[in-house]
Amino acid sequence: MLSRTLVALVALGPVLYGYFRSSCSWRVRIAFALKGIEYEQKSVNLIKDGGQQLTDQFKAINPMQQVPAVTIDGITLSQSLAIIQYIEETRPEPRLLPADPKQRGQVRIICDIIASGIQPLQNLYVLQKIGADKVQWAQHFINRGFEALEPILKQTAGKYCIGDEISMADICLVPQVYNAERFKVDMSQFPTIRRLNQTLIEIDAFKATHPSCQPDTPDDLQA
Ligand SMILES: N[C@@H](CCC(=O)N[C@@H](CS)C(=O)NCC(=O)O)C(=O)O
Repeated sequence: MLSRTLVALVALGPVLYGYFRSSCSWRVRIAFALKGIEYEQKSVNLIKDGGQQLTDQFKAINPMQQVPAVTIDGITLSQSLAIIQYIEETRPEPRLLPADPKQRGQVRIICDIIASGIQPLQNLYVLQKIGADKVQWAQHFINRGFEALEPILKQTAGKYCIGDEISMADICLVPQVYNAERFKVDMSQFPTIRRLNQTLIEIDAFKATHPSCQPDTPDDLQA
């Protein structure tokens, strides 16, 4: 019986619990798109009704009360990088981590700076605690992170963040630049980041998954 339920769940295909504007959800959308994986989107509106991520129903899916979460192959995953690495390990083509261990290391540095050193500091629940100074706060920490990323990327970048192959680093970079632009960070200080973002944003997998054109994007924010 259990195995029949599992087979049914696997047959359903992946479901992404996300929010159009969430940069971490966008990372997962890009990974699915790059790998050509079909999935269903279920919106968890972070603002409406005091935040749908805070409901008991969603807490059962992700106890951290954050998006994204993904049900896939009969399991539920949270944490965008864990989700992307699971997809990478189970659906390896096209690869999102370079074959060369040194380049893999570089990819992970970029991902970690963004996912641990920048994004958590401008998360909604952090900004709600900061209150009136939230824009300056977010600008400060994005600038601080980008000041570290710029010289690293200057060394590692080719066409994309690490050489000429799209990787998880690119998947993390573009949504973070989107957030920076929302908080009006002066991107002219970061020419390498800006150049990479401009190149990547023209690629279909990044374009089609942009926050401005998701099923839950409000009409006034649609591209
Ligand atoms: N480390 C997590 C972070 C997830 C995260 O911060 N999600 C944000 C949206 S990008 C969220 O759900 N925030 C809800 C809140 O602040 O209440 C990941 O990579 O998935």
